[in-house]
Amino acid sequence: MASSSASAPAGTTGAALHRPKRKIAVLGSRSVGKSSLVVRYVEDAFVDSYYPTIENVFNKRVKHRNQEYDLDIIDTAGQDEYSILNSKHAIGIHGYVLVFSIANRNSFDMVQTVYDKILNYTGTEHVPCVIVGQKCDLHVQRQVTEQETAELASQLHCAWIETSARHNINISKVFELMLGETDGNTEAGKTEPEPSKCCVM
Ligand SMILES: Nc1nc2c(ncn2[C@@H]2O[C@H](COP(=O)(O)OP(=O)(O)OP(=O)(O)O)[C@@H](O)[C@H]2O)c(=O)[nH]1
Repeated sequence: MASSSASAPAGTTGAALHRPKRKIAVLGSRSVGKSSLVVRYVEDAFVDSYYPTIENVFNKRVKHRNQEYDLDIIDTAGQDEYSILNSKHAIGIHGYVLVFSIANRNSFDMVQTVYDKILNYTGTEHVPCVIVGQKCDLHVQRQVTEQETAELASQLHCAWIETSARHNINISKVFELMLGETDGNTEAGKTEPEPSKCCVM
């Protein structure tokens, strides 16, 4: 009798075949620490110098609630209110990490702007998101309170957390929350959450 993995491609185990892929886009204003967050998570490193990102995709295999996932994490160039959402960051994405710096009020305001752009682009009423208040080590320069972040998260029906890539605070929790949000997006009777699609107007 043929084994259940007989038709698997060479080098692919049954476990790998059942490992869901999740595409996560990391969005937010310039210099809020998006790359630092991702690099800390994937490579456990921190770089003090600032190199503006064009785009980078990182891969990481993680275990969440006894299930292994292959994460594709898309680190994007910083956005402002005039940026047009790139289709690569809006289509086929399972969840969004929306990053601001707790030391920069404008970057907090951008979270709502970016969220609205995603909804506009995808034509949906909700997308799975985690709002991240980065650079929480900068206590003295704080411009956004935890209370304000909690209120925004409650309005957008998403999770939130404060992190420091510099001091490695709460970094892996961001992606645990993200997987919690994408799992929450799975409709009853479906095994896979729907990634975002483009809305043709
Ligand atoms: N104090 C502090 N500084 C940080 C932290 N994370 C990043 N930085 C610094 O903030 C600057 C910008 O970090 P990046 O990770 O490049 O920011 P980005 O959001 O990817 O920037 P763009 O590519 O322009 O969108 C760098 O100088 C980092 O060293 C943090 O947790 N705490």
